[in-house]
Amino acid sequence: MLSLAFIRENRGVVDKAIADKNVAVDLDALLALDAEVREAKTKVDRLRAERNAISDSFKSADPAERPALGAKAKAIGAEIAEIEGGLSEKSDALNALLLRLPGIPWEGAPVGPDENSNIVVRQEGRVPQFDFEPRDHVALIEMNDWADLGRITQVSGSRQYCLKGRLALLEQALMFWAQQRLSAEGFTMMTVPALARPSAFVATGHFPGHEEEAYEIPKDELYLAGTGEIALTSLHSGEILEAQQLPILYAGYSPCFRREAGSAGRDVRGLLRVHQFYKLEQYVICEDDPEVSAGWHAKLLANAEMLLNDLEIPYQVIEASTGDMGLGKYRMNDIESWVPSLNKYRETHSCSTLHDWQARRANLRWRDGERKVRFVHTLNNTALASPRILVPLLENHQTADGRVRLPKALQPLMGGEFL
Ligand SMILES: Nc1ncnc2c1ncn2[C@@H]1O[C@H](COS(=O)(=O)NC(=O)[C@@H](N)CO)[C@@H](O)[C@H]1O
Repeated sequence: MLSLAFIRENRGVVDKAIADKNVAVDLDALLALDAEVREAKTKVDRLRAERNAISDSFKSADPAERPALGAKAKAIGAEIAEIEGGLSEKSDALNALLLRLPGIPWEGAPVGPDENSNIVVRQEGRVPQFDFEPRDHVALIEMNDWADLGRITQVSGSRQYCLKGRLALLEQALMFWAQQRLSAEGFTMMTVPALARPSAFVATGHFPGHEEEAYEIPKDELYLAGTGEIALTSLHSGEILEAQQLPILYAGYSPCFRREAGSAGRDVRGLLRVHQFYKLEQYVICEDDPEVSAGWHAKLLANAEMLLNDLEIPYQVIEASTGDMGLGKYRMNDIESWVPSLNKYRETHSCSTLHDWQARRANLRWRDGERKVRFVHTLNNTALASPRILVPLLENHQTADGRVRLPKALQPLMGGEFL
């Protein structure tokens, strides 16, 4: 969310962001509503002052004039009530439009309507050259009985799975290993709920707009979150954080639920795109200094690269375009991991800085050194999301006979060289 003051003073910048992020928001209507609301508030203030002046003069007035004064005060009260009646409706309409406004993207973001304008920043690790026909992760799983990808669908529907045996253990070991690594980087480990109120989805920017992607629990007015970011963004809503509390660094572990409503037919085979998965989320709340949050953006990205390097998974870093980064983002870098069976890189991590766009929606504030209360900056990045990360992990480290050689970092955890 942008402040009205910023919008009024930077109309051109906001127009450009609307165009570059490929969103449809009627800024003229928003500003017209803003003017109406401000005019109505000014009028109510003036009327209130007038009525106060009358009630002040009432005591010293000539008794004969009091009825007229009383009637005038009453009439003013009625006029105030009428204006305020319309005012709440106009304010709601104005707020609904404000929630649709994009955050201003950083000047280095490639301008374009979608992921086709994304840029590959750099590639890391060596893509494996197999001297045999590599298997895809489903074949490896079936050979080793590492999951149920079939029977479970009669229980839970499509895009569901049960990990089994050593692969189920590997997922737990992976998450624990990543949690320990992030703790060593100063992040506080948190388990966070997936159940959340609609207001938490508004705070992150998932609502309005992406309601279709979330499972709804109507009896309880709750939704299931698709990322731990949702609970973590609203955890401190309404608080005024002290400077010494910042930066807040969370490693949030949660189950994630996504309807994948718009993904029919995509990635239907295996573990790349499922309805329920587990993610360790890196989350940062820091002071609203662009240089400070840019530093945390780089750190969040480096943490994810550190994990991928230790998992010996080749990857590339992507600079997201204005159209692909999403409504509230200032900057987004995705990391795509190499998937041999697809002969391409596929997204496994997404690192975002949102400046104060979420903070304004979540009412997340802090008190600076001069005791001034300001909105914070928020950032998030995937640390690990499973089972998607298992796809490049299994496929890149497979052997000709269908085994999987574990990266050195995981061998102690899994008690051997092979899965
Ligand atoms: N349907 C899905 N199935 C499996 N993994 C998924 C699915 N949707 C997302 N993921 C994983 O979760 C990661 C983060 O998802 S994201 O929407 O891109 N970004 C976020 O959720 C941010 N909060 C950063 O984690 C993705 O990069 C991917 O690895």
